[in-house]
Amino acid sequence: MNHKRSRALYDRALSVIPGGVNSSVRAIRPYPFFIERGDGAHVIDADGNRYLDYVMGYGPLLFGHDLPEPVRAAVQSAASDGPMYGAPTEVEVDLAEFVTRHVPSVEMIRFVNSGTEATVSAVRLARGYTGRNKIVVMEGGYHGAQESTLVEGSHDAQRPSSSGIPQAFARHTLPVPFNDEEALRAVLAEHRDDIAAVLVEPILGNTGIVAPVDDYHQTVRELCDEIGALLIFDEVITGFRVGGLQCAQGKFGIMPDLTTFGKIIGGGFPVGAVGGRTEIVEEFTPAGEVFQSGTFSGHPVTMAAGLATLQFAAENDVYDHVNALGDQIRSGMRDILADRAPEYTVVGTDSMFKTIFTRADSEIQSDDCETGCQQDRSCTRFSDCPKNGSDVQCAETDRWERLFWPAMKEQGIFLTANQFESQFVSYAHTETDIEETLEAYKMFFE
Ligand SMILES: Cc1ncc(COP(=O)(O)O)c(C=O)c1O
Ligand SMILES: N[C@H](C=O)CCC(=O)O
Repeated sequence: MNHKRSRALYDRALSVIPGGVNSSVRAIRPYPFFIERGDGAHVIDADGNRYLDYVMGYGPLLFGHDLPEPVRAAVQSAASDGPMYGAPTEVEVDLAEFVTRHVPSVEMIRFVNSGTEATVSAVRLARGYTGRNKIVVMEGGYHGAQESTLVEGSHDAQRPSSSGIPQAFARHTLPVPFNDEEALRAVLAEHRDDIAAVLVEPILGNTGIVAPVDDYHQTVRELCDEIGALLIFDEVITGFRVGGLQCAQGKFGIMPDLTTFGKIIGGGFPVGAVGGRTEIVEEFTPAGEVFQSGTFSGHPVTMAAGLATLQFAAENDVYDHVNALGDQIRSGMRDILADRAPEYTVVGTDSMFKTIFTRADSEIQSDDCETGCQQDRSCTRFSDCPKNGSDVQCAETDRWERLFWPAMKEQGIFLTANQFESQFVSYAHTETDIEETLEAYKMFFE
């Protein structure tokens, strides 16, 4: 494939944009290809190369790159009315009503502009509401580029995971392993009077894809209640993807106190949101005392896109389609790996999928499945399911980035270049697209 133009654009970008990209994950080695436009399930780069896309904007693009007609019309109409006003509009209320009607735990919602802003606001709200300082997060979880959660290490040896964050901030963040009830129980007992919230992705979506073991979230819910801490579900990825319009909380039957949203809820435009019980969400200013604000929040074009997207998903076979293709790609990949690379693991659920390049000597290999995880039940090698971030981090990251990703790209398949980021099928993908992808996958492993 020729990448002359992308290469030249990257050289230009490097001198005016740090690292040549506006989000770190896009800095693909040796250089990213620059996208010119989307077309259904495909993207076309600046040199005219066409790729079948499973990155899907890192999650927001439920329909792929062509908006269904009602969504396109809603966006165009909102944009042509004037971009934004700094005053409320009806469509914000419409979208808030839609979300509160469908998502079990959400009675009230505040819209912001990114998933990061949503988790920042949710953490502040939890601290303000409870009058406590500490939050518990999951090792390998990700909640955006925010000070309170860019923390690594264990709960008693935590440190900021980025330069520029004071050690003092990390002191208030307690990471525990996902799916480990005992570890959580111990940390909650030790800090019980100062824990404002447990913040958890219902399915880890940024460190491979790790599903909760049976009843894990139920236990987390009960433990939070015991000490008066809030349970915050970060549904920035899973929201309106896993479990359809009820989100992952509907699928798992859990009522968190707060939920953060992003990605799909804005129909492909910049968005975030914090929803939950009225008595908590009403603590946001101006109704309450927890400051929250934003020039672009509830942006009319985003709100129109989000509402039309969710309405279209409610009225059409969108979730049936993407989930069926998710099953097709996961089971096809499992079949290919079974006799070619049985040490590798296919993970995911609904329309999310990923292959974890687990090492052959990984401790998580075992003959009998004991994880009880809620991974896609068609998994034939259940024993291999990763249970937490550490299980995934022992993957052959280098093999993914240096061999697998470029090989798939050369065959016209655009996957996430990072071993740990989720991949998605969209409403624009077809069974034929999946078959083509599986052929490319098979060629690599052969
Ligand atoms: C679970 C989760 N929370 C929060 C974020 C932050 O969202 P954003 O990138 O829109 O700030 C992301 C992804 O970026 C995410 O995957
Ligand atoms: N891990 C992020 C979201 O899921 C990737 C998107 C980004 O930060 O650019």
